Amino acid sequence: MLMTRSRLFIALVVLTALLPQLPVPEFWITQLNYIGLYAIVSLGLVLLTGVSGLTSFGQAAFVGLGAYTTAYLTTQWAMSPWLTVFIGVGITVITALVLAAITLRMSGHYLPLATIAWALSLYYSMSNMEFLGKYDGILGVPAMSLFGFSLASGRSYFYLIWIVALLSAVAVIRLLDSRSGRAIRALKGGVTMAEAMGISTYRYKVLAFVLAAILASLSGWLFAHLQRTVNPSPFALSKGIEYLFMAVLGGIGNVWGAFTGAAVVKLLEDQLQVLLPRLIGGSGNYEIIVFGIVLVVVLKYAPQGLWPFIERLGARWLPSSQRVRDWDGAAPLPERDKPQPGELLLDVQAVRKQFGGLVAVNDVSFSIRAGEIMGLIGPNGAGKSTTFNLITGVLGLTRGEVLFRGQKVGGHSSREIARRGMSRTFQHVKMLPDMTVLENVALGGYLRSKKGVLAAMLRLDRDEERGLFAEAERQLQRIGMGAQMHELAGNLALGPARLMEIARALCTDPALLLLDEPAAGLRHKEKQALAEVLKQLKAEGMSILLVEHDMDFVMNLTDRIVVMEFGTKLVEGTPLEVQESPQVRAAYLGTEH
Ligand SMILES: Nc1ncnc2c1ncn2[C@@H]1O[C@H](COP(=O)(O)OP(=O)(O)OP(=O)(O)O)[C@@H](O)[C@H]1O
Repeated sequence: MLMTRSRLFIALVVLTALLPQLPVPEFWITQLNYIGLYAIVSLGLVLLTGVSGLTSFGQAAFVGLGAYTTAYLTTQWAMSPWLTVFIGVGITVITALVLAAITLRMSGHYLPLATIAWALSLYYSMSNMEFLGKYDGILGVPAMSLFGFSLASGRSYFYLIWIVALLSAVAVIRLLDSRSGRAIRALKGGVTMAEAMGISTYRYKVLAFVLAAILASLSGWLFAHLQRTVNPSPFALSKGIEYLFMAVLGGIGNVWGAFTGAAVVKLLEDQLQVLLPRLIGGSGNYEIIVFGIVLVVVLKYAPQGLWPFIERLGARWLPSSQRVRDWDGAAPLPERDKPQPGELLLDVQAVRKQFGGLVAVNDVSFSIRAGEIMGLIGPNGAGKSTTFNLITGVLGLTRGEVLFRGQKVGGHSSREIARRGMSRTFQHVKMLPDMTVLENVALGGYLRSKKGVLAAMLRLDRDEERGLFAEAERQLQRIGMGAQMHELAGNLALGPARLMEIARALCTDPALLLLDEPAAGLRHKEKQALAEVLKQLKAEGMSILLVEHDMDFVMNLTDRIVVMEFGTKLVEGTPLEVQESPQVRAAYLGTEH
């Protein structure tokens, strides 16, 4: 019989609790203590690098910040470590926020470089400051005690380390399985998609960065009171790289990968430190060379790290992670005021977009009324996608204005536009392939829910989550994909993936649905299925703007069509009028055939 995941976790907790009581040699208790400390830091990297896609070489510096804060305050000011932990975390949060403000808006390699710079500068500050004892560090850090019970021995301290490590793991697992967690996971799916769902990607990058820093700082706090002394070397840049190595080796995409990586590196390091000097002769940090080679091999042959192998081996005993369907009867998510049929919904007024000398969109105007399906068509390079991006806030207007439900939205961010009730799909499907179809669609409900990180970690968000999943399932049923909700989105063919995007957009409860070339690349059957879904949505009163290249596809679906060519509006009319227009024929035949 399969155990449930929570039973498995309880078994792990019981084992951890029993371990120091068993006649396990002191050496192994010490090893496990360090593994716990390292795992806490790597856990932060799983969140930051594995889940959010942001690389940091500077985690050891945050460990140092936590360690030095408690070492200094407990030795110089005789403060209790139970107080210094809050001060250490506070200083870490402020530092991380400042660093995040400087670097996280930048793209590309700035963050990793900034974390290297930060790691180096903190290391040299620690090494050169008189009051921190320079290279000798701070000696005589007191052992901890709790309610008069001393935690001076490795065996008793083991409990504290592993309580923090396992609680951190639980907190991160719960976070990842929540509204905020899905937003963090969406960072890797591309900023454009997340922002179009109303997610502030900057906010969640900062969040991941700060949470990873807090975990590192907590590890430093524990480390200082285990070692009873601190000096700069364990917080150097090389250690920051080692933490990253642990996370990558263990499996940077999974919480338990952090523990796997910490254990493998710690155990391997000890063995190699003894073995290699004997083999090679003479002393030296030869293990670093071996680690370098191992890392290259792992990145080449097992880029997901070791954890997926362990998971596969244990698949027979490990329970499936499929979400239990527990949302029947969940309270529905709030809905926006819907426009009345015929109400002027979108009014595009002479919008213009120039890229240098190229006028990609040349004073184009059209409007959409509630309940209508409008097609925007034109040959390749006509300016359809650019017009679409001007409406959805991805591009700024050079001139002109866009009004949505009577309010100016021109130049607003795509997040703000999503909030007002326009929801879109993408020409090239944007989704999170390792999340299920249901979770991907639930991302659309982001703006209709509000529970935050703490609520997720304490599981106070379950009612809202049930509401979100009920809504996601409803939207999937609506487009005929209910049966596929537990599939991994990455396994979908293009047709169903496009439909999933429509369900995600519907999950935002839009007043206007914008579809960017939904039929592109689809096979005939898939096109038919898509057309059926769109007809049904229209019958339900949904307003849709359909940007399409394929003229036949839009003919039977739309109420009106705007045809663009060379950035300008060529013709606007009913499908019949457009079909019979000699200008349109010339544009299509002239450019396509
Ligand atoms: N970011 C950009 N920088 C410079 N030129 C651009 C940019 N985006 C689009 N263009 C140009 O603007 C024109 C219109 O492009 P757009 O992608 O809007 O056309 P389209 O009608 O959507 O074509 P397709 O069917 O191929 O997607 C093209 O000439 C294109 O090369």
